[in-house]
Amino acid sequence: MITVDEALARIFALVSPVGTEPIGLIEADGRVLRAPVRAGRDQPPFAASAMDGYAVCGDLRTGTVLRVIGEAVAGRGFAGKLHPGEAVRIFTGAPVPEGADRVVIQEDMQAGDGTATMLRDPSRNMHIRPQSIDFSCGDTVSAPRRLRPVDLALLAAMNVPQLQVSRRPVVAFIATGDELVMPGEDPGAEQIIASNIFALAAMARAEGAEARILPIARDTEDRLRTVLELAAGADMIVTIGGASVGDHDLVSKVTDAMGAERSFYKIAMRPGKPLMAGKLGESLLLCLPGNPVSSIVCGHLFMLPVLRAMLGLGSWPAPTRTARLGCDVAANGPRAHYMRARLHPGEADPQITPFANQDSAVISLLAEADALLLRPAGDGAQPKGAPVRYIPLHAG
Ligand SMILES: Nc1nc2c(c(=O)[nH]1)N[C@H]1C(S)=C(S)[C@@H](COP(=O)(O)OP(=O)(O)OC[C@H]3O[C@@H](n4cnc5c(N)ncnc54)[C@H](O)[C@@H]3O)O[C@H]1N2
Ligand code: MOO
Repeated sequence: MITVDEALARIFALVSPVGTEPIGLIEADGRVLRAPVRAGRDQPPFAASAMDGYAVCGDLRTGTVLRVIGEAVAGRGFAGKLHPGEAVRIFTGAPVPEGADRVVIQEDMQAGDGTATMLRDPSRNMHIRPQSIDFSCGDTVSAPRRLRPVDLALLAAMNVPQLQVSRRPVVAFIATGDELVMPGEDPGAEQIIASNIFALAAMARAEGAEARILPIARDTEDRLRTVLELAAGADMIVTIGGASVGDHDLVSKVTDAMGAERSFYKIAMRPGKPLMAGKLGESLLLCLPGNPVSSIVCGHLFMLPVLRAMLGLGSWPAPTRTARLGCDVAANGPRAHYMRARLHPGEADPQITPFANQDSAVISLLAEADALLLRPAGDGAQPKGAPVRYIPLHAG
């Protein structure tokens, strides 16, 4: 059995970034920008007033009376030039007139009939935003990056209405097993409902993929092959179940017969040991174990990093953070253990406490969990308070 890191490295070696497609700014939130974008203008394109008040110049002090010679508003500046002894009424965002060296806020001025009188000595703040204080023509938004709402504002300010982003990788999901029916169907007495496929598809979608849920593949070679053929053309095919060593675990047999190139089978991890990966045609093939928790944990550890790599975000494992153990834990065995756990806010690092029950069939405890506590392979017993790593299960 190989380690999780080795398995990830082998999977990454099979993955290349998908192509790009044009997209309008309004649709671009969460999409991955692949090439840097250059600003075609300065922002602001002129020195702009930061306040409502009066544009002035020269030496001024309390009691100075200025002649108001015009007005500058946002979108329509004052065309002339300002001289000492004069003021231009100005509003926030308006171009600062030629000759002006400061803006005095209107609270510090007494407006008269065509005049403005200084009520106090000018402040140190000029209230002028220099041209390009935000960005200059030629400045770039770096890539690759997943676009956040604020990036869209920045790109809009740069006057970039359309972008090239990674197309959505297509992920085909196949649940396997005679015991499964879809939610809403009428299960037989010995059947259960296909569940994990919905979590995995939702995780893939949230990451930016297009998720396709294919019909459940019954436990015959023909049926599995037929459904796998439906997945042709997907960037990634994720099968669920049938990955172990039982007589009805057909995934490796059928994919081998279809010409799949297997990269590895079995990882020294818990849950998720019987994971298999390779290529089937042009598609990355990720064969997850059927136990709901095992498959979803593998989704966090393998499927999501693969999707990020496909989106052009680089080849990185699932991000981990530090916490302190909320209880003593026993020594771990030879497989890395990803334990469902609850987080409690702490003074610096949060506290993390694994659930007593770690059965990989118990999905309700995964739904209760905030994090996967990482117990490295062969790690000794650890006392309460010891620093540990974990994978967060929710954003934030
Ligand atoms: N002799 C051995 N038996 C098993 C081993 C082993 O090493 N030797 N490994 C165990 C481990 S660990 C796991 S994990 C499972 C993985 O088995 P499969 O990938 O073959 O999965 P199935 O047998 O098809 O299903 C396991 C379990 O999960 C349920 N299931 C399957 N698909 C779904 C689904 N889409 N939604 C909800 N539940 C699903 C299925 O009914 C089974 O209960 O193998 C162990 N056995
Ligand atoms: O590895 Mo299995 O995924 O423990 O239940």
